[in-house]
Amino acid sequence: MPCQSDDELNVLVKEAKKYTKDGKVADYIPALGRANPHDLSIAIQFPNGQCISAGDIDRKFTLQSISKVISLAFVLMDRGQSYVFERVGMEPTGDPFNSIAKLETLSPAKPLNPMINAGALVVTHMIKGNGINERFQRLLSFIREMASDSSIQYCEEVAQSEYNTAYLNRALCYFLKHHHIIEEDVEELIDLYTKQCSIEMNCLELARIGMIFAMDGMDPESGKQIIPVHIARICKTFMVTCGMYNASGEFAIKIGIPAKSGVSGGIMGAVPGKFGIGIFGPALDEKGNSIAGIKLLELLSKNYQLSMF
Ligand SMILES: NC(=O)CC[C@H](N)C(=O)O
Repeated sequence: MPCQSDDELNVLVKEAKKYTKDGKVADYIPALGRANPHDLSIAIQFPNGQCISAGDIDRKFTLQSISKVISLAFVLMDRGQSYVFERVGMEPTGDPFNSIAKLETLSPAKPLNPMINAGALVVTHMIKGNGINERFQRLLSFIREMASDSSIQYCEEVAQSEYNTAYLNRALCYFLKHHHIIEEDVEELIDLYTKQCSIEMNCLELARIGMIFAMDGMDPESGKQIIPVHIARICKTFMVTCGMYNASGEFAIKIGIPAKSGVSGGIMGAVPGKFGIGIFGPALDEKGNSIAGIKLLELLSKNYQLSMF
């Protein structure tokens, strides 16, 4: 079913777009710096197949940290909770996503949660498979199934751009390797992680993935339980407590839905039992979240009482 342009969403996008001037496109990964800061798009995917949208919905963007929720679900299915949470914690940090500060808080080098880069690198390390390519293709197939689009790929330009500049993530990896939290070659893990973060799609496909999480891992179109219910719920809980990094508390108060942001300007929302949301707005606030995307969600939550609290 094609996604219908929605008049009410178009009004909200027009209002939220005013805030793009106050944000800045991420450029620490040089290839991300080429995005148009004034782009803003949204799609809402309902379990009955209906989809509504507004804005620049054809724009593709890389998942970046949004991929961390999906890789966590995948690895929990691959390895089980006890194995995963022996190696990464469950607590929010209140720190920026790339912080190294609290890596020694828990038994040395255990990252506090899987949404910060240190934790996400450990999760990606746990993806099963023989070699980088097989491990990446397994994760990509999982994402294609959730998005119901077998053409989804990764952006080689963004992946290479991040690989060439991932100095801090390499530092995190070497610290984690020293403490035997990760065991593989750091360059190979960075290769896999940058490909994972560079998987690209538009807001329509992202909204469908959000809808799968909103429906506790069930794909209503195929009737398949793509993610076990208890794992989908773990992922939504991390989205609430850590999904927006050191803005997660304010986001829970003002908007109140499970959501995960990425530095390319994507936000995935999962309104429990109702629908998924995909947003793209590359102008970021000082915490690395889409400034207009958050404003759009604030308007939606207020107008339609979306808060789960
Ligand atoms: N917050 C983000 O989206 C960060 C993801 C990015 N690939 C990084 O590791 O820095």
